[in-house]
Amino acid sequence: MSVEWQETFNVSRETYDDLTRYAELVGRWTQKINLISKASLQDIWQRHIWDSAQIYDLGEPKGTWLDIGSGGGFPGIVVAIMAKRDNPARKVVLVESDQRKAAFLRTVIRELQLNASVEATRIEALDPAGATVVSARALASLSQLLGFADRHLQKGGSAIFMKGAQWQNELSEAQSAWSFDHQAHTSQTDPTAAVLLIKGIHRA
Ligand SMILES: C[S@@+](CC[C@H](N)C(=O)[O-])C[C@H]1O[C@@H](n2cnc3c(N)ncnc32)[C@H](O)[C@@H]1O
Repeated sequence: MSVEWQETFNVSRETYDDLTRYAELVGRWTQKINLISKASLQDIWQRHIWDSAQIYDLGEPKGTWLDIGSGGGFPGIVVAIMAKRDNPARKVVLVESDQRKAAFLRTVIRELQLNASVEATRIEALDPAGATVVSARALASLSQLLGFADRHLQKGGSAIFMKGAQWQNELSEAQSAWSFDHQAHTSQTDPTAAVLLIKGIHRA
């Protein structure tokens, strides 16, 4: 893969090599299980890796980062790879209910020696995690995600949700059930999409 991505992410050679190795593993396993669509494999750096990397600096640098519905590891594995040298104490917990995807995530963690672990269960079954950051991409409506974040974030923690073109509608709907502070960052990979940074969640 071209070195221009290393410059886009402003990461070390070692981190870039880990991202490259991860992209290779996703490509290999996607032949067997549906980690990402085969059509998006050729765009994996833009559609998945860069899309995930853009949220890395939004989360508090301490404590547990809980990524829900991680699938093939977006954004959670990318966050763990970026933290490996930048912030080795950062722990990432990936929640994925599909056992085959969970097995893939464990393989990546082992091969790249990441400070991360997998909970192969539904998020609804997980005890409160006391996380400082909760993230999710392509999992559920914003209202549902706020319920998960409310349960699993510690006081003062942040939720980072990656939303598509309908994000403003989802925000309006969520505001009828929940009270929270938010910042909407236009996605670096899709001008119609947004990264929502949310704090102070409680029921309206
Ligand atoms: C559409 S995929 C998105 C995967 C990844 N976040 C991404 O953006 O590429 C949703 C993933 O969430 C998992 N999932 C769905 N409901 C879940 C739940 N309640 N708890 C944990 N994982 C769940 C599915 O197995 C699937 O891998």
